[in-house]
Amino acid sequence: MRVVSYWSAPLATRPVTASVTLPGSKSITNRALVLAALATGPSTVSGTLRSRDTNLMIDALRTLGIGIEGDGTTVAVTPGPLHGGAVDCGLAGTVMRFLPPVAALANGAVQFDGDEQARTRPLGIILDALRAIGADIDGSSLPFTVSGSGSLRGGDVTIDASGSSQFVSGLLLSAARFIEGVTVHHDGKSVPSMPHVEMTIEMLREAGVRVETPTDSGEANTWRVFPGAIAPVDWIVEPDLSNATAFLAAAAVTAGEVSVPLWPSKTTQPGDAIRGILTDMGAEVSLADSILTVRGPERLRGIDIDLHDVGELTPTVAALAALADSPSHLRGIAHLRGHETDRLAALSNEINRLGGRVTETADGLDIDPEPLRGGRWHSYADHRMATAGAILGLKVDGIDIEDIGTTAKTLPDFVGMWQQMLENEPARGERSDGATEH
Ligand SMILES: O=C(O)C1=C[C@@H](OP(=O)(O)O)[C@@H](O)[C@H](O)C1
Ligand SMILES: C=C(OP(=O)(O)O)C(=O)O
Repeated sequence: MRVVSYWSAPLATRPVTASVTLPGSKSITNRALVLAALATGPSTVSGTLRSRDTNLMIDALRTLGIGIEGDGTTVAVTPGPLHGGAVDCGLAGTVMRFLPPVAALANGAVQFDGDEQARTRPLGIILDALRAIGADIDGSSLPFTVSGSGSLRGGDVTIDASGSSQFVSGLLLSAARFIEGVTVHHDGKSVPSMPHVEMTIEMLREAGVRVETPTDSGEANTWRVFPGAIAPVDWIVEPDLSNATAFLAAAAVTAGEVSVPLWPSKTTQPGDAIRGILTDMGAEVSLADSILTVRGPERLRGIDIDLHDVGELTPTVAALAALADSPSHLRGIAHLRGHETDRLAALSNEINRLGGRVTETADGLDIDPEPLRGGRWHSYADHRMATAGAILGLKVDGIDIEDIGTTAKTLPDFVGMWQQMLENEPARGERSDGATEH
C-alpha cells in the first residue's frame, strides 16, 4: 500500500484579487547553468529557480566536476574539467536532454537514470544523434550510460524532432564545444515548442556563440552552431511565465484581478502567449510598467487554438476551457503524450471524472463545458496537472488534489503562494488519508 496525500483545493468565495511574484524560469535557469558550466570562466546566475528540476541540474553538473556555489537564487558557477559520475534526471526533460551532450565531453562514464515515469519519455532521438556525431552511448532511454572521451567530433546530423524541441536545444547548447560544432537538420512533422529553440539560440548568442538558422537560404529546419568559446555571462533569469499562468487563470475564472510584476516586455518564454489566450477568452489583459494585469470577465468564452508552439500552457488552458461557457478546441499538441505524463489522457480522464465532457483527438482536446462536481483529481506526478486541478478547485467545491507536492518540480511553494493569493479565503489544508493507489 502506498500512502497518497490529498490537498483540498481552496474554493474562491469571491473574485480573486492579488499581486503574485513568480520565481525564476525553469527553462532559462537550466540553460544558463549548462552554458555557465561549459564557459571559459566563472559566471553567475541571478534569479535562479530553486526547484526539483533545477536542483537536479545543479547536482548533476557538480557531479561532473563543475563548481556551483550558493543555495539561494544567486549562484556562482566555476567550470572545471568534466569527469564521469551518476546523474539523476528525476522527471526533468531539460536534464535528460541537455546533459547527455555535456557528458560526451567528459572524461569518463556518466550513468543517467531518473524516475520510473521518466523511463518512458522520448529520448532515443537525441542519443542516436549523439552517436551519429561520435559519442559512445549504451542505451536508448533511461537508464543509459555515456562514455565520454573528453571531446566529441560533432558535425552534421539529421533528426526527427517532432516529439520534442528539447532534442534540438540539447544538441545546440553544448555544440560550440564539439570539434566541428554541429549542424542539426530536422526531418519530420513540425518541431513543437519553437519558442524554446529560440530561447536556446538567443542565450547561445548572448554567450558569444555563433549560431545560424539558414532558413533564408531555403534550409528551413536547420540550425548550425560553430565551434568556439562559450563566454562567461552574468545571467539574470526572468520570472517563470508558464507558472504564472495558473495565477492569472485565477483572475480569469473568478472575475477577479491578478497582477504579476517583472513581466518582460520581450521574451522567448512561451508563457507570454497567455496574454493573447486570456484576451480571446474574454479577459481584459494589460501590460504596463512591467506589470501584467488580468481582469476576469463575468463569463469566460471557449477558445479554438493551436497550442503547438506553447504546449506547456495546455493544462492551464484546459482548466480554463472546462470553466468557460462555450466549447473549446485545443490543437497541435500530440507531443504532450510524451510530457511528464500523457497529458491529453490525464486531462480528459480527470476533467471527465468530475462530470466534464472532454474528448481526446489525434492532436489535442475538445472540451465542452459541463457543470463540474467535487472529487479526486489525480496528478500523475505532473506539476502542471496539479496546478490545473487547483484552478478548477477555485470554482468547484470539494476537489481533492493528489500529491500537490509534485508542484515542487518547478514551483516548490505553490501551496503557500496559492493560499496567499486567496488571503482571507478559507484554506482547507492538506491531509494524509492512507488511501491506496488508484
Ligand atoms: O526546452 C525547454 O525548456 C522546454 C521545452 C518544451 O519541451 P517540448 O518541446 O518537449 O514540449 C517544454 O514543453 C518544456 O516544458 C521545456
Ligand atoms: C514539459 C515540461 O517539462 P520538461 O522540462 O520536463 O519537459 C513542463 O514543464 O511542462
